[in-house]
Amino acid sequence: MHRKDIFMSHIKSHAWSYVMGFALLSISSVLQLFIPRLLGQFTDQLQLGALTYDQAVRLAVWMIVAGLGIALFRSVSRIYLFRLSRQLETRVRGELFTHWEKLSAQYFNNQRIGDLMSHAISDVGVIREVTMQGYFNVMEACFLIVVSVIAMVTTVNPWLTLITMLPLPLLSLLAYRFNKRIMQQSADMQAAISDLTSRVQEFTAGIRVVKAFIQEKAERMLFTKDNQHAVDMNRRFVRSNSLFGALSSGIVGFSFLVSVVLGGILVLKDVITLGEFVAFNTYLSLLMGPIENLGKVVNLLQRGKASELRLLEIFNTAPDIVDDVVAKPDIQDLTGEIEIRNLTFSYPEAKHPTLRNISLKVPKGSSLAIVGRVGSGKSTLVHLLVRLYNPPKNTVFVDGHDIHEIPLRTLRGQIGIVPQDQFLFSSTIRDNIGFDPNPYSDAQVVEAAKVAQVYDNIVEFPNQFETALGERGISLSGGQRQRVSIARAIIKKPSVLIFDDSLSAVDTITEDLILEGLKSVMNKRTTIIIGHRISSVQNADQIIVMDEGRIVERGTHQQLLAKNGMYADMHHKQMLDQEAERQDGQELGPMVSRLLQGGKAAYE
Ligand SMILES: Nc1ncnc2c1ncn2[C@@H]1O[C@H](COP(=O)(O)OP(=O)(O)OP(=O)(O)O)[C@@H](O)[C@H]1O
Repeated sequence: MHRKDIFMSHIKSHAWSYVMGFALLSISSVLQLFIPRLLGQFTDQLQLGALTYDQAVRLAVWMIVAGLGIALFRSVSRIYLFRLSRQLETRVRGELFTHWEKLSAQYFNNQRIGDLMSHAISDVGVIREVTMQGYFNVMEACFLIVVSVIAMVTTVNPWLTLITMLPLPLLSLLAYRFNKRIMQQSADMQAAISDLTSRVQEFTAGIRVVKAFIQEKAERMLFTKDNQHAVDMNRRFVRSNSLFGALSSGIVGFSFLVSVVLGGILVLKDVITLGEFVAFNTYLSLLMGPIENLGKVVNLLQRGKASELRLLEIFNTAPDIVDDVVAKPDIQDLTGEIEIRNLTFSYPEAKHPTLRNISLKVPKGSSLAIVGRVGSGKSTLVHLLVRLYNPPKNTVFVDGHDIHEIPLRTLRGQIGIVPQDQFLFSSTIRDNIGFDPNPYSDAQVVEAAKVAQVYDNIVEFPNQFETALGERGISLSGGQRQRVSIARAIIKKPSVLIFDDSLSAVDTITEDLILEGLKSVMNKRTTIIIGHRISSVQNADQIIVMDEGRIVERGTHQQLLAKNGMYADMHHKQMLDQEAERQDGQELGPMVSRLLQGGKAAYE
């Protein structure tokens, strides 16, 4: 659904609450009029020398009552209206997160983390400020201007009021002149903060690379540049705001000057009394704050408009991977038979297809291994199986259903993937393994960890499964992270389990143990393994070799060796490497023992 606004729909859905809040505010505004009136009466009585003790006490009591009434109604209306703003802030931030959850991986590929954080924190914060300070100040200023002007015209002098108010429309002109400049500067400031956030995020995520490549100084320089830019943008914005504030105060001050000079003349000419002069100036001073605030609010409303537009752009980004119209909700179980027919796929912004004319059958319960050069399309192929990207219709089938007919929840619930990037959340190991809508028992978590060969490592940590991981699972080694990711996929006992190069960080002995353990778990389930090591893939029922998006060879390990093609070549090279390593080990062995002997002798 296309969303047109954020503010108006909020006001409409809370119309009565706003009416109530503003009614309370208007009572406080009306009460404010009593103060100038009482002051006027006090002055007149004083000037006439007719002020009695009782009168003075009575006026003072009324002033206290009016003051208390103003404070009470103003505070209650503030609390009432500000509560609505907090509700809006929580709702918009929640909706934003929910909407992001619906958007595809491709959307996030094109976004910077700093921008996303700035939308969630700053833009939503500005929306709150508009409905909080913005609406409150506008309404208060409007009420006060109307009631004060009526009081000034009716109880003091219409001409004095008119002439004193004449400079005030200049405020609107000023706000109009500053409008564009402040909008642009607000956007620039927001962009600079996004850059800075992205820089910090990237630095912290890449801290090991930064240190390993001694890039601290270069990173510091980049950070300083972004930091300075953010400060400059902020300074520019504050400067414009201050200039606007100073000019609007100047206009308001000019009104005061007119009132004092002209009012003084009218008092001297006996057109108005001294009490009326005092009352008039007190009315005017009541207006000053709200009118000045009005100027600031104009800027806030402009920033609010800019934030609203940015948020609407996100809300109106349609999720491109959703349950298809042809999805059949009754498909709830998959057995894991996969077929791919003439699949050609291009990424949205790519010039050439990444996969070309792929056809493949993976019978239920069998295993498929995919090997091939880097960038040949292996990950892309498996990502299409869980619709991280959308394959064309009638190309990918699971259990005979076009993948578009399978509800996303069923598809992703029954196809487990251990992605290449083993992202772990900054929670406990247990929560990372049991990361699924279904709750898992401790025994299931332990079993998954055992199959993934990470159990022994986990029980060595003081807090075992309750060990808290730093962001990105920093407290674990690469191999341990990989095995926790494997346990996370295994625990689901999915119909299809995909390992996207997920055994690269474990040694060959652990790899054998994992594959052996999987046999019992994956009994009658389909397994897809992407690997670079022949040892990971050689026992698969079917192996495909990919190159430049095509399947160039297929068969079993023996059949592919017999073909003497790319696979055999890969196998040959890996055998040579292993042999070289073994020989190095054999040659190094005696050398190491000689060194040790020498060391021992020297020590003795
Ligand atoms: N989101 C994307 N948008 C555009 N192009 C992409 C995207 N993801 C991958 N590619 C491109 O698609 C091609 C295949 O990438 P893919 O990750 O599938 O290769 P791979 O065979 O799994 O490589 P590796 O062995 O390095 O993991 C590459 O040229 C890559 O640059």
